[in-house]
Amino acid sequence: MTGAGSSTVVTGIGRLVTCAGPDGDVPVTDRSVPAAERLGVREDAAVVLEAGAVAWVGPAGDAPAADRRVDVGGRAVVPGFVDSHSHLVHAGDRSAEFAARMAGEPYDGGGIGVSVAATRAASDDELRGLLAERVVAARALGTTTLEVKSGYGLTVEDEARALRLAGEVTAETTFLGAHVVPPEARADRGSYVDLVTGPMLAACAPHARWVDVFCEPNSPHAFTGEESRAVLVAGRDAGLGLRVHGNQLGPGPGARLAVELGAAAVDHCTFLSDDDVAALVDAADTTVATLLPGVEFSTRMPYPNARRLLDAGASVALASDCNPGTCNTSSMPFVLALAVRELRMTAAEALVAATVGGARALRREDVGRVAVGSRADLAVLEAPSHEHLAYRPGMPLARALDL
Ligand SMILES: N=CN[C@@H](CCC(=O)O)C(=O)O
Ligand SMILES: [Zn+2]
Repeated sequence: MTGAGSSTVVTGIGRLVTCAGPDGDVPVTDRSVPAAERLGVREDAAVVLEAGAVAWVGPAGDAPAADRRVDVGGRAVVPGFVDSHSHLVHAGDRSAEFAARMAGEPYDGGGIGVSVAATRAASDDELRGLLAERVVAARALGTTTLEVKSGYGLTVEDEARALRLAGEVTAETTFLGAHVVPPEARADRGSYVDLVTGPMLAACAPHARWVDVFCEPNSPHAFTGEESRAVLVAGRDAGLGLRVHGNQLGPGPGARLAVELGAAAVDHCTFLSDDDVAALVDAADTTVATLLPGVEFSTRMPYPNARRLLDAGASVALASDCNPGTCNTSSMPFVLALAVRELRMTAAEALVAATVGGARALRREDVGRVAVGSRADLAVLEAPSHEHLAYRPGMPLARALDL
C-alpha cells in the first residue's frame, strides 16, 4: 500500500480491466450492457495510486509523474477480487468428512459441530495465526477485500471473540451465531434462538457490520424460515446489515426472506423456484444472489443455475465461501474457473461477479473496480488477459499488488 502522500505509477499494463464505466467513476452494473463491454478494458495502460486510492487511470504514455514506478511488464491487471463470503475464523480439520462425502455421504451441516468444538478449544493466538495465514493465502491469489464471518463459537463469548479477531483483518465482519443449533441446545432450539437474538447479539453487534443466518429447512441443524426471520429482524434492529445463507440444500424460504427484508445478499442460491428468481430480479438493486460454486465442487451437490439468474436480470456475485466443511479454498481464480466451466458464465461475467458483484453484495462502491477514488486494490495476472483465469484453472495467475 502506498504511504500517505507518496504516489506510485503502475505501468506496463498490457491489458487493464477496470470493471468501471467509460468515464471510470461508477461501477458498471447496467445489466442491459453485455458484460464484455462493461469490463472497461484499456490496452497499454497505467494507474497512479496515492494515499491508498486510485488517483489516475489512462494510457501509459500519458501517465503523470509519480514518486515510484512499478512496471508489470505487459501483464494484465484487474480489480482485486472482492470475496463477500468466507468463514475464516475456525480451527480443526474435517478432511475425513470430505472423504466421506466423496464416498457418497451427503452434506447436511452436521459437521459444523466438529469445527465448533475445535474452535472453542483454540486459543486466541491460535485462531489469530490461522486467520492471518488464510488472509495471506487469499491475497496471494488476488483477493483484496474479504468478508469474514463468525459461526464456529456459538456461545456469547466465543462468537464475540471470533468477531474481534475478524475485525483485526477486515471491516466486513459478519455475526453468524445462527450458523447451526449447537449440540447442547438441540433439545430446546427456541432457547438458542433467544440466546442468539438476545445476549449473543448484544455482545457481538459492536464488532459486526452484518448479521447472517443459515436458513435451511433441509438441514435439522440449521434454521427454519421463521427462526431466520427472528434472527435477521433482531440484527437489523441492532443496526446490522443483513446476509442470508439460503436455498443451499433444497428449496426453501431463504431467497424470498432476504428480498423481503432487504438483505444485501442471499448466498448459495442453488435450489431456486421461478418465484425466487423473479423476486431476485425485482430486487436486483437491493439483494445480490451470490453463487459459491466451490461448495458444489466439494459437496457434489448440483451447481446453481447462473445463466437463469443472469439472463433474467438478477444481480449476481461470486465468492469463495472458504470454510472447513463445504469449500476449504479461498482461491477466487478457482471459483472463476468453476463459474465458467460449470455455471456457463463467460469469463467477463465471472470477473464482474467476482469484483463489482462482490462489492455490491457488501454495498461497497470503493472496491471491485479500478477507477479514480476507488481503493488501490489491484490484482496482477501472470497472463495477458482475464480469460486465462478460466483457461488455466488451478494455476497461480493472480496476486494482489502489494506496494
Ligand atoms: N451452510 C452453511 N455454512 C457453510 C458451511 C459451514 C461448514 O460446513 O463448516 C456454507 O456456507 O456452506
Ligand atoms: Zn457460508
